[in-house]
Amino acid sequence: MLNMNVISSTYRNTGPKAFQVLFISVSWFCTGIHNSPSYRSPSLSLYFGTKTRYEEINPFVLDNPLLVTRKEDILPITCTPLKIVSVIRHGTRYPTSSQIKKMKKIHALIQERSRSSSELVRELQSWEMWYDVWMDGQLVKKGEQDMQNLAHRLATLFPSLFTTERLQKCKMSFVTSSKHRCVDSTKAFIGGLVHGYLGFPRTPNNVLEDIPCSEPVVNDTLMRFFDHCPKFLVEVEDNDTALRELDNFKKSPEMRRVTQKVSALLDVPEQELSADLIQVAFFICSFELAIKNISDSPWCELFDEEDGRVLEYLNDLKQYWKRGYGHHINSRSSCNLFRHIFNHLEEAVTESKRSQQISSPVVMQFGHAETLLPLLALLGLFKDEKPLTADNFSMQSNRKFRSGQIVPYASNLVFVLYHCDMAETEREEYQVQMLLNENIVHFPHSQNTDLTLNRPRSQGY
Ligand SMILES: O=P(O)(O)O[C@H]1[C@H](OP(=O)(O)O)[C@@H](OP(=O)(O)O)[C@H](O)[C@@H](O)[C@H]1OP(=O)(O)O
Repeated sequence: MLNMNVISSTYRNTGPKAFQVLFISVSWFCTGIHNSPSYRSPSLSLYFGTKTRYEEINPFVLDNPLLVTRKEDILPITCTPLKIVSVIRHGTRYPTSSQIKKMKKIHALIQERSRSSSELVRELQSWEMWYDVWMDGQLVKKGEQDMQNLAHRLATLFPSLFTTERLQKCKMSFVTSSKHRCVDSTKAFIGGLVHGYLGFPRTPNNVLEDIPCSEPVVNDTLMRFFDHCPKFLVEVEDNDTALRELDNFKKSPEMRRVTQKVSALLDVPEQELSADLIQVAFFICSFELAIKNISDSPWCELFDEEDGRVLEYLNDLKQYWKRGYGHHINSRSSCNLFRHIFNHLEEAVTESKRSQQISSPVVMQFGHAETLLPLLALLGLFKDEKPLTADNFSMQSNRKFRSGQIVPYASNLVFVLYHCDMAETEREEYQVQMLLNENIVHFPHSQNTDLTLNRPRSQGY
């Protein structure tokens, strides 16, 4: 029996069977920007929130997207990986249609209402509005590359799991949200594994029909659990007051200062520049960088780093209250996914103890930032002492909950179950490692590496 002791109450009501697992606890790697010598982040790109490129938190990817650089940090040499279970956000995408409509509005406003003859305004007015509503959040080419490269790196990190034999014997499972960006991300990930890492020749139309079980399986109950949780829908999604802090921050002195600066730069009346239009101008800067690698878009010229920090907080308030610690039900709604992950791990321990083949050693699941953030909150990760509110921006400059550092495009939460032959105690025979964005994390509630669950079966939540 795989038992996991979790000290925190976070898990009390999650309902998974008792687990006893020793988590290899390695102190949290700084998720700040690694000082890769060849990379200087464009000044605003640290503040793009959930529109952040994966490269901002792992700049080594810019140097060589296929290079696994921290193998020695990640793998305990005396233990053998038995199973990997992952939750992966889709790769880089187009703006959603709702954002594109706002983009068109701010661009038209500048073209029609700006009274300035500055070089910047002329550049913005002549800038081609190339986004269109049909794009609606679809995966872009860069997003496919994000997934292909991630597949290659994870397979390189765990070569004994990602083998040709296991692929051909249907020992790998690929589950996805029904959203096209997730389905396409899954297919790109499989392609990166099959053609990139394992070296299968590409078929003329580049489909995977000759690879058994390589078709993504759509499961929204797991990957879009928030759509299937009545309590979440009532208390958050359909509750106009649920994002009150976000709404209040849009009217805050901090946002007012940003609006005044943009109004002066554009020479457009301040009252015509809503917080949403200011935010979408900032998002255009982010999408031009993420999708086209343009780091000097005129849209970025509208903002400085102080503005970036304010606009990052605006996005983080949305994620905190809609997907994170803001409302209890946010994390609770991910319990089924949490239980699904640990049932997979427990199944593998049971199979291993019976000297059976591990039935599904590779489980890759593709979702959204809103799939990952509630799950990370359930795990107690990135929790600040004080909630993020409209009136405490100045106190939260060093907060842990920074969505761009946690769930950028292609972000990935990976659980790896190991069997440790040299274990001195039964507790150490089976160990689980948790990685976020290819860095090891430890459970914040555990003061040590041992976790034993001492509670009756689930009381439900
Ligand atoms: O502000 P937009 O429309 O971009 O918000 C999107 C979500 O994007 P995010 O806020 O995460 O940057 C999108 O999440 P993603 O992980 O799929 O990119 C989500 O699926 C989409 O529904 C929009 O979220 P919302 O909560 O419905 O505004």
